[in-house]
Amino acid sequence: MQNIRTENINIHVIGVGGCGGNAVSNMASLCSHENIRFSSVNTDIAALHRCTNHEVVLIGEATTKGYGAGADPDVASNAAIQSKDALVTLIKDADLIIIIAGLGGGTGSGATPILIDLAKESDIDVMCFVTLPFKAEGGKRSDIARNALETIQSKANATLVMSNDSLLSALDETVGLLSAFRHCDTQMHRIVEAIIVMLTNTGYINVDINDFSHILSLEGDTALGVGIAEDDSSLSAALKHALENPLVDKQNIIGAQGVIAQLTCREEPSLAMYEEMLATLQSLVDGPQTLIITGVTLSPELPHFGEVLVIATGVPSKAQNFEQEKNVIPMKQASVPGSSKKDAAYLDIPAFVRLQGRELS
Ligand SMILES: Nc1nc2c(ncn2[C@@H]2O[C@H](COP(=O)(O)OP(=O)(O)OP(=O)(O)O)[C@@H](O)[C@H]2O)c(=O)[nH]1
Repeated sequence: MQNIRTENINIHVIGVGGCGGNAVSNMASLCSHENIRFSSVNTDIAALHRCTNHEVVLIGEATTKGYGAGADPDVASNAAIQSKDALVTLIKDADLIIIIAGLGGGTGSGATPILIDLAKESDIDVMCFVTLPFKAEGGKRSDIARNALETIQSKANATLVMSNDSLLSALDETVGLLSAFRHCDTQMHRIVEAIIVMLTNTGYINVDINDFSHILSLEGDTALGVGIAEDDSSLSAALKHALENPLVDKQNIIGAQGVIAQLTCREEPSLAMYEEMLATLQSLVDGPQTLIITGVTLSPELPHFGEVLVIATGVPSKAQNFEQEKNVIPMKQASVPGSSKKDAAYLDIPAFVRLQGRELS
């Protein structure tokens, strides 16, 4: 494994298709960290014109003429292959690629697997954050999404699946569609941001890119999320809440081969509560052989006591349940970041700004 110094890590967040481009535009508007690069890849030139705060790559222009993939993943897949050189150039300096895509249409579903292949050929780790379409969008889109998800999960190092239908359960019925999408984008952003902060700041107990890369190399399903602790005594609850995002299928980490638990705290946690959190993690994993890597970073500006980022990999595969018999937790019960007004206001400040230079080393 390569040794990379923290300040030299290049993290590249790439939106693929319309949903990916929207999400990346939102993320780029909040991010001021110099090591993070944002891009969007699309077959649709009009959608790329809306991505005004990051770089864009139009793929398959010779065949699609910039008019999109017409909800056909094969067209998008061919477009990505046609534009292989541009994509290879786009990703060549990255140490970690985070792909954001909405599944069910053409470009996100068809071009994402090709982009992952190109990254793997260059030995770059890839995490994917994908959304599943609303049931109301129809069976055809659901089938496209199911096929794409299967392929993406088999290729990427880690995949987080968010369901647009869960937005209906998690949010007020009267919320507008764009606000709901924005909420989903925000949830993805929280996790992406926590990962970036973990990898680019030197913590008191540090998780570095090599630890992260090792955890990502483990075969199997992935579970990940961020939970908030209001005080020292709720670190264990925050760890559990990290795996209870209302937009994600219930995440089980029993038998995971590797877990990263990154704790960012306003002040020093008590040893007893820290140990209790680790014991909770052990009980959730239920596997004595699991490799557990923990990180602790102090950030005096946090409005709440702490945030816990959990990334579990090598989780024994479960069949993806497309009927979404989900254990949906109403938003107000789950302490996920941004679920209270105080959190939301605070979290509007990017973590990079909140945390920069605040850690003990
Ligand atoms: N959460 C969220 N989902 C979105 C957003 N935009 C679209 N979607 C979902 O993502 C799916 C795919 O839509 P797009 O990303 O626009 O499609 P595409 O991959 O660009 O495909 P083509 O337009 O056919 O090339 C849709 O069926 C929606 O369910 C968004 O901004 N946020």
